[in-house]
Amino acid sequence: MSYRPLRIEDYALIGDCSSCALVGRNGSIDWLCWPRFDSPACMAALLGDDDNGRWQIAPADAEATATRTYADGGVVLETIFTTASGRVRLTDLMPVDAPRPSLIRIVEALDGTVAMRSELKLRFDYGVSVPWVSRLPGEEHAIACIAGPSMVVLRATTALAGEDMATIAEFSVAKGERHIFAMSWNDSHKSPPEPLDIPHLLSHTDDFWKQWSQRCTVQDGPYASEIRRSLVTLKAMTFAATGGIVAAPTTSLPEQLGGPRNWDYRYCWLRDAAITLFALIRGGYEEEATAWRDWLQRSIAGSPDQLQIMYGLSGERQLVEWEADWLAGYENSSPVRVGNAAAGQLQLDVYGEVSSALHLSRTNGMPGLGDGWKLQLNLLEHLETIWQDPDEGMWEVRGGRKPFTVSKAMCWLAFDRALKDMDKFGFDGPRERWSALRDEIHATVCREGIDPERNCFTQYFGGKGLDAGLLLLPLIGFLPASDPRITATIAAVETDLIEDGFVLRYRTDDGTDGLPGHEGAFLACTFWLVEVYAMSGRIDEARALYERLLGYGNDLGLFSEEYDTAAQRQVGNFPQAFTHVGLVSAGMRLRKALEGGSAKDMHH
Ligand SMILES: OC[C@H]1O[C@H](O[C@H]2O[C@H](CO)[C@@H](O)[C@H](O)[C@H]2O)[C@H](O)[C@@H](O)[C@@H]1O
Repeated sequence: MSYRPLRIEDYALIGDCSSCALVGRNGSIDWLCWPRFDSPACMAALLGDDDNGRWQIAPADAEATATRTYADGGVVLETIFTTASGRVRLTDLMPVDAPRPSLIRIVEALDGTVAMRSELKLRFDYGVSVPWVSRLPGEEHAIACIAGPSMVVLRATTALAGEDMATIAEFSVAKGERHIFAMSWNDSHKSPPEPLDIPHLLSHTDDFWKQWSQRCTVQDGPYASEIRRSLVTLKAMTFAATGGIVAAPTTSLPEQLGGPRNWDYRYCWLRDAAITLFALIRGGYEEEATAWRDWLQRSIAGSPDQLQIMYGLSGERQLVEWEADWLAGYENSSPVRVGNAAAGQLQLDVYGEVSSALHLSRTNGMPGLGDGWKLQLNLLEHLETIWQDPDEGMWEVRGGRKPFTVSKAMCWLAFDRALKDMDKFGFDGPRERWSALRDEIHATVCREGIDPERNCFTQYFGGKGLDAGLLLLPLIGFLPASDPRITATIAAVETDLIEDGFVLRYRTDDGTDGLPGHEGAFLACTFWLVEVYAMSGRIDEARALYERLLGYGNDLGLFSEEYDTAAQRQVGNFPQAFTHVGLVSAGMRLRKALEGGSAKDMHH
């Protein structure tokens, strides 16, 4: 029977801050892109079957059961398999600071003797190119797999054999014994990488994650371990070389099982990354926040009318969307997309998020902003000329531009934070003009973006529908949570957008997003509701909702983008930064409220 990928929540993330892999609870790596997050996958069974590449190490006994944990504070995964004959620990990691991108898998018996099987199928170019496999001369149990520009070398402490276009190892481990598999990537025109110094890489990787996690400002108290796990996950989605942060390390995990709402998230969205900056700063990670801020400045540098809403990991601008039609898609959810056409959209909210992120970095005294103000000045001068234009909005609709209310409120945010920085840091700029414009935008939103019957804000000017993005209005300080228009908006979101206790970002049935089918509930928006409750003094409701939401993470505390309440499954790309940032922000706000502090002074 052909291999079927697991439920999304049955995967774990391992990574080295350059790329990552998804490991199933069956010991199968079903997703791996090398050498970068956005490189073509060489294991893509996640979006197809085992002919699209995967690497499973597991007991030969099909009845084996598995439990798994991360080693303290990091993304080194330990899966314990229990079989009738004994217990085995599989440790999976991508070592940090290795000489080449690498993957290490260690099999150790804890009890008894267990028969194991390793089955490797590398399929380069997103699961399609079968490599040429040869033995490495002069080495025992070592192979090189080459396809086009890529080479992957595997070294093992046990025999490797070719069988049906796969590389197989069958071995037994008895208590106290272990076997090691080490795989590294290189350009195919170079020499095969040297064997890894495994003891050094193991202890270095362990120290790296331990130290990183110990730097977190949140060590004890309510939700500390969940918040730290989310921050570690965000760190694992950071491309260390440039400071860019991917929205998620996967492409095309569907927002509706079997549907076409499948997108490539292996890029850096200004929106997602800006909110990640808040989480990193609050978590005490100034170094990462500074690296991200510097990435931002380099990426958006240039002509202000060429600002994109997203870039590649190094600031690349061409993210052309295409379909990998040889992949059937996760549970037949097709198409599988690579690249993202949203890169060419107009989404006015990003001006607010960028301005707000720069404001936060300044007020936190982050070093080295250089030309930051000049750049911001240019961007906002451009925004003056376009803020009234319809746009695709923060949800990146593909059904045509509209005057989205959240987009306009975020334009208010852009000028508001810039004006605050002019006051605080003495920057030069058109203070009076921007001050008048800030008021004009505010008044326009409050006039055009309100449903006069319900007195609540609407999805777009003149519309009647709701948008969960409106929950951000009190969070950015556009109006206080106690304002009747905000309380009416919260009530309207509760009535119109809550389904089975989760928040939908909007209703998909009116054609606004231009896409067929439906989608799951949006987890980040549900975390925003927690924040809004906490801000409104509805602490018990905030707490109950937050704790319920935590229960929907997988056994390792990982969340995808959305939750399908009917199927009771995570859906969408995984793990998703947006959701994990929501978890961190809501958790921190709630902690503050529970400590008796004000939950109101944590404006984004
Ligand atoms: O649902 C349609 C859109 O979905 C993606 O965008 C979503 O993810 C982004 C990254 O996390 C997030 O910034 C955005 O707010 C979300 O709507 C997809 O990338 C788009 O191409 C697609 O149109």
